[in-house]
Parts: sequence; structure tokens; C-alpha cells
Amino acid sequence: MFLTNTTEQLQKIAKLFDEYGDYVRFWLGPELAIAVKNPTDIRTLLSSNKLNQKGPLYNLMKPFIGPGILSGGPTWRLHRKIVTPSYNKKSVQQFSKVFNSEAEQLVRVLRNKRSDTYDIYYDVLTCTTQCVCQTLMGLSKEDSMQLPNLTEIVRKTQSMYNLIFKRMTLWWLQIPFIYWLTGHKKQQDHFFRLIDDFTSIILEKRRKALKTEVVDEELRSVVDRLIQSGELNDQEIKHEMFTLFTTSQEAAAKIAAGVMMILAHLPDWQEKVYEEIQEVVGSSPVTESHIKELHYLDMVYKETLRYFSIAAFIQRTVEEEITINDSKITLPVGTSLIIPIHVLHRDPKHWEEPLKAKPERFLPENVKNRDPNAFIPFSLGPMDCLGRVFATAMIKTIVVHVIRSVHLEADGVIDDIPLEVAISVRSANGYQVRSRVRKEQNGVKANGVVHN
Ligand code: HEM
Repeated sequence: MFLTNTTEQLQKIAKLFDEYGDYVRFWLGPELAIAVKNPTDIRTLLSSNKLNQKGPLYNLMKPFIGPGILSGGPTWRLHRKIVTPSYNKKSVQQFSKVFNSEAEQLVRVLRNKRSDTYDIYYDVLTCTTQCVCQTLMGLSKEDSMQLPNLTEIVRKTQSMYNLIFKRMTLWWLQIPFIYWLTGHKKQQDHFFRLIDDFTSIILEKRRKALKTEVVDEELRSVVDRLIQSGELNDQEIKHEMFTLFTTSQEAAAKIAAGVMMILAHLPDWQEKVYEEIQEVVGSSPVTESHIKELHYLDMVYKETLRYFSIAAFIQRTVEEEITINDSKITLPVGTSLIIPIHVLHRDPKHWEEPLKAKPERFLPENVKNRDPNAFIPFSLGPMDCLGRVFATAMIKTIVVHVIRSVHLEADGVIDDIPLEVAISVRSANGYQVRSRVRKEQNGVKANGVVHN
């Protein structure tokens, strides 16, 4: 099933569900796997404490990020507990200053673009990377600008994900000799060195700083929390540091760029979002209370999360027998459970014209008529996304700054955009837009729209 290119994989998985319904059983190598697409059962399964173990596919990430917060294992619960305070509402509010200032920097870059179409992803990625370095990693702006390897790590993350995903889906690459023979091992070792240099420098900087600095509780970075907990050795800290770095800047950049691409394709929605920003935020820095009032932006954000489901599918191992589907299906201990978030988010049972981007799906009257468990972009339960509040505040702050300063355009219609899956999902052809600086003078904006 998985032996195909990264774009076709999502279509193949979706086809399986078309043929077999909400429950699909199959063999994944030597393991019996069951994939479940029924929203009520998904909630039951992901909220259960009988499945607090990631599935075997995550083992292939462990050489890069060790056992821990993302890949699971015995240290998952403790490590997650240590870093969690950095992701709560209070801490994220404190980080807002950095989000605003880095978003302004992004706007300066976009204002200098020529009129040609370009992929906005890399500019957004630079912005989210700086935000993460100056918050979760605990670095100053100066230090994060000077980090050696930062650009290389950030640029090469996608190739690293491709490498891990290839190994997850091509069984012969799991044989060490073939992995070595094909040159993939050499590539992996190169990534290891990059990650190790990068994380060692941050660890050293923070360890030194903590000898003299007193940091406010809410501003403490995840790196500081990991060091000061005294529970992890250096290798474990470096693994978790890279996990938290790579899960955050990259996923958030894909979604922020996705929001901008959808707005570029839907001028009416861009106008609504722009008007709302003018009314609620004006030219001030973006705060949490502004974000709560930006309802149109929230609808576009949610539609982007549905359209580009970052985690196409997630996997768990059943630790204690559990029954679903009105007790008609029993999942025995050791079963590998797959939740196909991408397929769920495009199931015509819940989403009309699922291949189209339509933010109106999230109007209150439409949400009311839909099963709430049919939309789970951040997963659910004890192993859900730790960065939900952080990601939402950072992405919306960035989008507000961009949309109030530049008008975005794109060619064609958003209808079945090809996607690529390699750990996380992205638009296969990038996030292509054109931008024009907005100038509001006497009710006439630079985009030519006249307001009375
Ligand atoms: C909008 C962007 C994002 C989306 C859609 C997203 C989605 C998800 C999903 C679906 C999972 C579950 C993965 C699994 O079970 O295998 C997850 C896990 C995780 N996410 Fe996010 N994420 C986003 C951004 C972030 C950010 C910005 C951070 C950090 C600031 C973050 C940190 C994490 C961590 C640490 C986990 C592992 C949690 C655990 O297993 O205990 N994510 N994310």
C-alpha cells in the first residue's frame, strides 16, 4: 500500500476507506493494524489510557529524536510534564512580543518582493524559526541570528523527513546493510552531526546563562525546564530539544503559509479578514484578546488545518484490550491502531465538496450540524499536540501582520491541490502567491478596492 511516491500515498489510503468503510484491517509488515475513521470511535480510542503508546512506525524517528515526547516510550509522560508549562496560555501570552516583532520583520521582507509569483513558505519558515528560537529555545535575538547551522538545519528538515518516511514505507530500507548500501545511512549521519552541533550549542548557552540569569516563571524556555528538572542526561535533553524545535517551527510555517495561500485564492475572504483586522486590531501589536475576536480569520485558519492536515495519519499501540463500534470490534493488545486524520478531514459524510477550500464550513450554523469529532487537526487525548495554543497564537499573529500590510494574489482555483506526505503534509508545489503592498489613502486601497 505504501510503496508509491509521497503524493500518491494519501490517495491510496483514502481509496482503501472508500472500498472498506470506516474500519480497515491490514498487515503492516509483521503487525496487525486497524485503521479507524469513525469519529465517535476515534474519540473513544484517542481519549483512552489504554493506548498511551505510539505505534511502531515512530521507532524509525528515534535515531533522530530519541525515545520521548514525540516518539513515545517510558520517558514520554515525565518529559511531557516537564515542558508543558511553556505551552500554556500564560506563557504563550508572554511570547506575544516576540511573535509581533518577528512578524513585522517578515512583513519588511514581503514588502520588498517584486510582482512575480513566489513560494511564501521559506520566508514564513524563517519567521517561525526565529519565534521558536527566542521563546521555546530561550535564546536572545542576537544569539538565534548567530546560531551556526540554523539555516542548513531548517532548509534540510524536509529532506530529513523524506529520509525517515522512506524508511517507514519501504521495508527493505529497514535492513541496515541495504540502508548503508543505498547511501541513506551516510545522509542520516550527516543530519545527526548537524542536529548534535546545533543542540549542543543551545544547551551550552542556556546552561551558562542559567548560572547568572533569573528568568520569570512564564518566560522559562523548554530548554531551561529540561535542564533545571535534573531528570534528563545531556543526550536526552538534546533529543527533546530537537523534537520540540522541529515539531514547532516547521508545522506552524506550513499552516501559516497555507492560510496565506488560501486567502490569496479567495479574494472575498481576504477582504473579510482584512476588514476585520482593521476593525479589531488596527495598527496595534496583536494581543490574545484581539485574536479571540478575529472570527473570520479563525474560520480560514480552521479550513487550512482541515485542508492541509499536518499529521496525515497517527499511530498508537494498544496496551490493553479495547472494544469499539458498539462492541462489535475488539482491538487486542499489541494491535497497531492508525487514525487517518487526512482521510477523516476529507470524508464527504462530514465535508461537502471536501477538495475545495471553503472557510464557510466553520460558520457557527454549519459547525452545529457536524460531528465535532470529524475535525481533529491537533489529535485528541493525552498524546495530543502540545503546541496547539502556541501554534494558534503565533500563526494568527503572523497572518494579521501580513494581511494588513500586503494584498495576496494567486493564479487558478483551490481545488484538489496536490499534497505530499513525509512525516507532515505539505502542498507539493509549494505555497505560491504574489503580494502587493497595501496603501490606504482616502478610502482607496492599493488593491484597487474603493470604499465608501
Ligand atoms: C498548526 C500547527 C500544528 C499542528 C496541526 C500540529 C498537530 C499535531 C498532531 C496531530 C500531533 C499528534 C501526533 C501524533 O500523535 O503522532 C502533534 C503532536 C505534537 N505537537 Fe503539534 N502541531 C502543530 C504545531 C505544533 C507546535 C507549534 C508545537 C510546539 C510549539 C507542537 C508540538 C507538538 C508536540 C511536542 C507533539 C507531541 C505530543 C505528544 O505526543 O505527547 N506542534 N501535533
